[in-house]
Amino acid sequence: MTVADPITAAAEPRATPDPALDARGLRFGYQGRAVVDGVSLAIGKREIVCLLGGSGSGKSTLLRGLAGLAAPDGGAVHFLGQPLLAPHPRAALVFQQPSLLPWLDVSANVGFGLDFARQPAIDRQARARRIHDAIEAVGLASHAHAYPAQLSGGQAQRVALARALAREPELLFADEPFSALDAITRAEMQSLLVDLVHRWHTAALLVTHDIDEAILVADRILLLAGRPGRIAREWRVDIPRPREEHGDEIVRLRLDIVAELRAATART
Ligand SMILES: Nc1ncnc2c1ncn2[C@@H]1O[C@H](COP(=O)(O)OP(=O)(O)OP(=O)(O)O)[C@@H](O)[C@H]1O
Repeated sequence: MTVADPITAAAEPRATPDPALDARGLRFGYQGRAVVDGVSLAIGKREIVCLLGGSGSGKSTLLRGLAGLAAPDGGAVHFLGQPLLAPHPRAALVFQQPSLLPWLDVSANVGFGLDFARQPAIDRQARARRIHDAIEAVGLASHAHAYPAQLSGGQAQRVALARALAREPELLFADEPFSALDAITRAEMQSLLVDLVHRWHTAALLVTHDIDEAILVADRILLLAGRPGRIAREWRVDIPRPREEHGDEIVRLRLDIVAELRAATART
């Protein structure tokens, strides 16, 4: 019997049928200088994609563009089959800083995510249920009435995740959401993120410069490299979870990514 390799690499992106997000030929930059150029990628429904790259490779610029926060200088983004011209109500964002409103308690901060522009109207009962479920899922039921100043960094980031989930997003964008946390909290949050994405049946695009984080979390890793940045390589990661138990495969993938990062850096 032949066993499928849990890691497959490709230089060219493969087709993603019925994607949540589909981007073609994207160019983004500042003051006429392209930061990323010729970027095409798709994110499948319920797929976790990690966008990995060195500092300054354009990860945040690309994520902001894919989320509709900036218009591309070239190319186009389609979200759920429609052209994306502004942030979509079925997408949610989490950043490195949780950005909670200090005068609102946890419950109200999570509910605040339902008041964003163009969010579909929901009745009071559905709203209360969504807030309750999201807070419970991130393990903060006993802190629902605490204020941000009373929370640890990890707890505050859990609230930011709950705020995103309460919107029942089709796609969760996360830009280095755990990089300000200590190693133990960070590991907990990585597992929590995978668990929540699976329970909420959402897709996720996680930006990170941390190779190990990408390997532990992603169904697929995209490497952004070059000047201007482009998708230099992708890896499909079918290592069973919890992945910490599959050390050999993790080490092999890590070595492959490091080699590709070095090669990409040498080319620029
Ligand atoms: N508002 C801006 N105006 C001008 N240049 C910018 C702006 N934001 C980012 N840049 C530049 O664009 C390039 C890519 O930045 P970006 O933040 O997208 O990279 P990154 O891969 O997310 O980096 P990091 O991992 O360090 O956060 C950098 O050279 C940066 O200096």
